[in-house]
Amino acid sequence: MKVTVIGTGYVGLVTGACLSEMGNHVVCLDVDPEKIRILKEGGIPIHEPGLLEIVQRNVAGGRLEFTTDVEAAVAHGTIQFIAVGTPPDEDGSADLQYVLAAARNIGRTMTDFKVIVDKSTVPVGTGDKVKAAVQDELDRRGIRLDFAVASNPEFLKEGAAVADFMRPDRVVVGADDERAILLMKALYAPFIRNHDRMMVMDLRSAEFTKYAANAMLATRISFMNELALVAEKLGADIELVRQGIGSDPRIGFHFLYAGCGYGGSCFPKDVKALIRTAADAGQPLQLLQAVEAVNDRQKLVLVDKVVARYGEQLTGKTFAVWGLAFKPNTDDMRDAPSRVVIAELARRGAKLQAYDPVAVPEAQRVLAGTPGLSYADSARAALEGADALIIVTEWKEFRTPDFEALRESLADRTVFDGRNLYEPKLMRSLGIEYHGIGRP
Ligand SMILES: NC(=O)c1ccc[n+]([C@@H]2O[C@H](COP(=O)([O-])OP(=O)(O)OC[C@H]3O[C@@H](n4cnc5c(N)ncnc54)[C@H](O)[C@@H]3O)[C@@H](O)[C@H]2O)c1
Ligand SMILES: O=c1ccn([C@@H]2O[C@H](COP(=O)(O)OP(=O)(O)O[C@H]3O[C@H](CO)[C@@H](O)[C@H](O)[C@H]3O)[C@@H](O)[C@H]2O)c(=O)[nH]1
Repeated sequence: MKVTVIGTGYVGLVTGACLSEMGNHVVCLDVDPEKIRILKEGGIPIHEPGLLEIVQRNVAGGRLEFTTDVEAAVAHGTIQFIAVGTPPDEDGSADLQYVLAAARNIGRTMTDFKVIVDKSTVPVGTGDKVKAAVQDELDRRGIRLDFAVASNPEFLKEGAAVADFMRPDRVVVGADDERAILLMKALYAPFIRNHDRMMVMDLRSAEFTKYAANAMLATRISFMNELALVAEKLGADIELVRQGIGSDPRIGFHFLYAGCGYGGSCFPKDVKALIRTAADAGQPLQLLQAVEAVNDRQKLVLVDKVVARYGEQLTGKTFAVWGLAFKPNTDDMRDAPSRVVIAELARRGAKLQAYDPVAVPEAQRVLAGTPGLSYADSARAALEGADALIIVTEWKEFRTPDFEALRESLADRTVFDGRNLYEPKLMRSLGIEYHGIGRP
């Protein structure tokens, strides 16, 4: 099939690459000429395991193309995916300017039937706004053309995006147009082994499903983070509690890890947006407001532990920081807990020696000007001359360090672990003072 993907961020690029891998002819459009330049030269502008190979293979096979030319891109696909950003507006609601600009571009230039598919995470009712924007452009041109609008929210996780897209738990399609539903079913057939995984529903329910999924996952994390704080007071171990409750299939093991808060480009903004949508609808979400407040607090939990150990003023102290990205296997720093931890410790006068396997260039961009912050080339180098270690992201290479070398490098032989990577008893037996999250 001929497909156009508008936006070559995480979602657009993964969508375009995976659809071309299944034999579709995909044209990806972006307004950012720098991104398109990188893609045309055979690179990708993000770090995502396995993606570069797929992009290169399909570009070479002529199934995947990149352009900044709106007219050519819109002319190409019968299916037009909108996969642009929906960042938070000042009041927390999703800013729809990019989605509606993309919709208008389609309406302004289309010459035949199109199925316009929202893949961006958008509030309930956006499908109607997209329809109206396209129709408005057609009216301005004084022409009548047939089109359908569908919702197809994306559930991929960064760092595992290719696998998530290629083997989705489910594909949600919201549409009331039979042609759109049939085309989407055909497009996704190669990705789903089991037809139960294709869920067709009305547009509003599909839009709501995406927010409900992220809100539920964020709620589980904040719930565990709050329990972890109580566990510390009671002398219980949140890791054992996690195993104890996760083994109940009604609860399950996923997304129950306590830590230094959730970050990334989705949970924080989508929780905010859903709170806003619900308030505007006259049905405030009290639970989700608490989820957000708990997470904001949790991002400071490592700082609280450092302050409890060293005092409010940290001038003269040096900390190694392992992990900057909001999670492993990505260089994404959007709403990363490391940003809060680093800003707060720097404000208190600490020197920080940070290391991340891939996110250092991105960190240099978003943390530029942070006093006392420097970057190391390796986890080991970050420890040199440090008093203590702070772990913010659970990269695999941090899981089994040379513990003796770690102890000897740190003047105070102290580790603050925001991701509960190590056994507290083991650390103590090695002579390392260890502060985890919710562990005795
Ligand atoms: N990042 C994720 O893991 C993820 C997962 C699921 C859903 N989502 C949702 O998908 C959407 C996109 O997220 P992302 O992380 O890929 O965003 P992003 O910010 O990384 O990328 C968006 C891209 O769209 C481009 N763009 C903006 N306006 C455009 C226009 N009019 N025409 C063409 N290109 C345009 C931008 O230049 C940018 O390259 C968001 O709504 C997000 O919530 C993201
Ligand atoms: O038990 C857990 C699981 C995750 N996290 C944190 O939660 C954040 C988000 O992690 P994850 O969900 O793995 O990454 P994202 O790539 O942001 O993916 C989420 O957001 C996407 C965008 O909407 C959705 O498509 C995905 O389904 C959803 O998992 C990260 O900071 C993690 O460290 C925890 O603290 N504890």
